[in-house]
Amino acid sequence: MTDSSVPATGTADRDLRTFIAGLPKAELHVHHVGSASPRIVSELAARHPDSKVPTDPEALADYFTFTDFAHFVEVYLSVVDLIRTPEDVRLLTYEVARDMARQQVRYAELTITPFSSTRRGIDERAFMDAIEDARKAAEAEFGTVLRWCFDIPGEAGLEAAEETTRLATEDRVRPEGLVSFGLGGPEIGVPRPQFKPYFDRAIAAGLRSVPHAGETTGPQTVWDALTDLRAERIGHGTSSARDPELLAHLAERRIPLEVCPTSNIATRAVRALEEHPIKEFARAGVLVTINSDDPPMFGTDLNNEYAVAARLLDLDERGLADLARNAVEASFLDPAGKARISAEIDTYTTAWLAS
Ligand SMILES: Nc1ncnc2c1ncn2[C@@H]1O[C@H](CCC(=O)c2cccc(C(=O)O)c2)[C@@H](O)[C@H]1O
Ligand SMILES: [Zn+2]
Repeated sequence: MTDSSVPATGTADRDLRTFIAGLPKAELHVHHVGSASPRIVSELAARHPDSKVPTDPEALADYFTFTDFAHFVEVYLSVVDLIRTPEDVRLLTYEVARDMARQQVRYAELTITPFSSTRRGIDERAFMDAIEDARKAAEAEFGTVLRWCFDIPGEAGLEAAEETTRLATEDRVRPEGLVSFGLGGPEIGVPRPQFKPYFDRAIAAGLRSVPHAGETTGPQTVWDALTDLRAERIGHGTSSARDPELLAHLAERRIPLEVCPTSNIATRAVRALEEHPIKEFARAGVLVTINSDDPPMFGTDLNNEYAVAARLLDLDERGLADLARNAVEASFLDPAGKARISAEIDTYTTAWLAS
């Protein structure tokens, strides 16, 4: 990971980073393929040497420099192409959990795009077995609890929407760890309302609605996600800041935003960190959660995103612990699981402040 986005400002900054590194955390917005670290990419590329994805870390950093959102999706899909067998799926999932555990991530809702794998010929049952096997092994070995969000790659159209909905709702295939249903990819030219029937089916099957919206288009997309897709949380929601009525609505209904600051800079959704609307969200009383989106692709990790948030929101340890608690509250964990992680956050913070 590089820390280029947050300049080191001496002892206080280092102390805060040490505090963050040990803080128990939950992550709600992080993509499966987008979490493949250089170590994992190298291992997959070694299995499939015909791939155009570089394996050398320096070349990879260049490769992961994006001109705009469309370029990001193009590069993202070249990494998707490295995942060709159920064993690749298992390796990726298990190793991603290992990287999370190292950052004291206790719980993560990982966004998976099963359509990308099934349409490349991976058998659907083998795919589900691979992620479930990795989930159980990761929980037993690292203590990190994983849950799944299956997302529709919006740009791939209604065929992808149908396939994703089927995989998420059919009793025969749907995995035990699945809790939510999402919509990702570009927003321009991909209006949210067309996905209403698919979200209706997923919600009827007990899944929670968590579409991306307002990442690369305006606040109307967030309204559409709330109205048509019955969103319970919003992925990014960055452009909500342009609509005070929308901010008030999100705050009043306690609809959390999954904020991913460094991602928004990397995909050019926001020009500079200083211009990120996270401050407006907090000021309006919106429940803000901090997330990493596609961490290695954006040269970040969840700990760095907390450090960025601390700088932008001028937070101390107590403020950071509040952010960590927000994520637990906004998660789809059961009440006992939420209470357990919140208590861990409290114990850790109290001990840190007393030391
Ligand atoms: N910041 C992000 N904002 C939005 N999405 C993000 C972000 N990061 C990662 N994603 C992921 O990118 C996928 C896009 C994949 C996609 O569009 C596509 C299109 C056509 C064909 C296929 C295929 O596989 O055949 C795939 C989304 O589903 C989502 O999971
Ligand atoms: Zn995302």
